[in-house]
Amino acid sequence: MASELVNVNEFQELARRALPKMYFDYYNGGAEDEHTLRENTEAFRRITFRPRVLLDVSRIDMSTTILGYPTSAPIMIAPTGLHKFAHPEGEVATARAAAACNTIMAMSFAADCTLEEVASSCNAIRFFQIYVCKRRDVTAVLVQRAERNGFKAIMLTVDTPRLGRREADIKNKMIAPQPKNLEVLLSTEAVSDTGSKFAAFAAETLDPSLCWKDIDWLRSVTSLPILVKGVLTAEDAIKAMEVGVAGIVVSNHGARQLDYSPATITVLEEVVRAVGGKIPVLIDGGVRRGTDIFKALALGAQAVMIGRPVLYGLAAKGENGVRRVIEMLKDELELTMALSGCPTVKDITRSHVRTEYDRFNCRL
Ligand SMILES: Cc1cc2nc3c(=O)[nH]c(=O)nc-3n(C[C@H](O)[C@H](O)[C@H](O)COP(=O)(O)O)c2cc1C
Ligand SMILES: CCCCC(=O)C(=O)O
Repeated sequence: MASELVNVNEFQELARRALPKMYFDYYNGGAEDEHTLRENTEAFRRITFRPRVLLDVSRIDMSTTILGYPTSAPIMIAPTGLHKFAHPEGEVATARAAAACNTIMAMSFAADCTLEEVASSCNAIRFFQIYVCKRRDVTAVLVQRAERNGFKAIMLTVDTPRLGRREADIKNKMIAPQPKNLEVLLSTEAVSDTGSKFAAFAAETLDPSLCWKDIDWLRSVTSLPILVKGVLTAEDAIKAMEVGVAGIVVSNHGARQLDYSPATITVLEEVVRAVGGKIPVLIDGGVRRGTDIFKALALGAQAVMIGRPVLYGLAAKGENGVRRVIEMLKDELELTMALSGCPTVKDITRSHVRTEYDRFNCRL
C-alpha cells in the first residue's frame, strides 16, 4: 500500500503520474525561465515567525468572511482553467469539494463545465472569474449568466492582455479546448500550426485594449461586486480603489504571465498599506503550507487562494483529492495558529512574522 500522504506537495507527483504530459505541463508550468514560479514558493520560506506563548489556544477558530460571505477558513479555490484535463467531472467535482469544506470557489472563465452545471451541483459559495473578450457582448452575457446562477462576485483578471510564454505548452503544441461557457456565444477556431494553440486562442479572443475606465462598463452590466485579480503594486491598488472595486487579489497568475514579476508575498504589504483597510486584499501564488497562509494573513491578507494543489488533488483523487488538499491546509493552519498563540484569525498580526525587509532594516 502506498504510504499516507502528509502534505499538499505530495499531490504534485501523483498528478504527474496520473496525467498525460501535455496536461500536466499545462498545469505545472510557468512563464519563460520560471524564475517567478520558483520565487513564489521560495519567498514564503524566507519569512520566519515571532510566535507568542502562554496564551489559551485550547480552541482555534479559523472562520472568517470574504466580501461578507462566511467561510470555514481564509482559504479559497483560485480560478484555474480546464479541470477536465484532471478529472472527467471537471469543475463540478471541484465545486462539490469546496462545498464540503465550506470554502469559496472562484470558477474560471476557461472552465470545462458550464456555469449552470456548477451552480446546480452544489451549494458552495462561488465567484466567477472573467476575462474581457474583444466581443464585449460575450463577456456581458457571461457575467449576467453568473449572476442569474447565484455566483456572488465577479473576479476580473487584469494581468492577461495576452497569454504569457509558457515554453512547455509551446513544445507540446498545447491544444485549445473551447471553454465550455463560450460555446454558442463565440466560435473560436485558433488557427496556429505551431506553438501553443491555447495562446493563439487567447490572442484571438481576449481584449488587450482593456483599461481602467472599462471597469465602469463592467459595473454597468452587473450588480455583483467586482474584484480585480493581478495587482502587484501600490499604484495599481490605488487606481483599483478609485474605480470602485470591491476587493483586490495580489497575484502574478501563478507565475504564468510575466516572468521576473515579484513573488506575490513580497509585495502584499505594499498593496495592503496602499489600500489602508478600505477593501479586502486577497493573495495567491505559491501557497503550499498552513504556515504560508498564516504569513499572508500576518501581512494583511483577508484570505489566500490555492491554484495548482487543487488541480493536483483533482487529478490524483477527484473530488476527494480536492477535499484532502483543502483539509490538509486547514489542519496545518490550525496548528500554526496554536503554536503562534493565535486562537482566531483576528489575533494574527504583523508582529507575528519577520520578513526579509524587517531583517534588512534591523541591520541598518
Ligand atoms: C493551470 C492553471 C490555469 C489557470 N487558469 C486561470 C484562469 O483561467 N483565470 C485566472 O484568472 N487565473 C488562472 N490561473 C491562475 C490562478 O488563478 C492563480 O493565480 C495561481 O494558480 C496561483 O498560484 P498557485 O498555482 O501557485 O497556487 C491559472 C493557474 C493555473 C496553474
Ligand atoms: C484564455 C484562458 C487562459 C487560462 C489561464 O489563465 C491560464 O492558463 O493561466
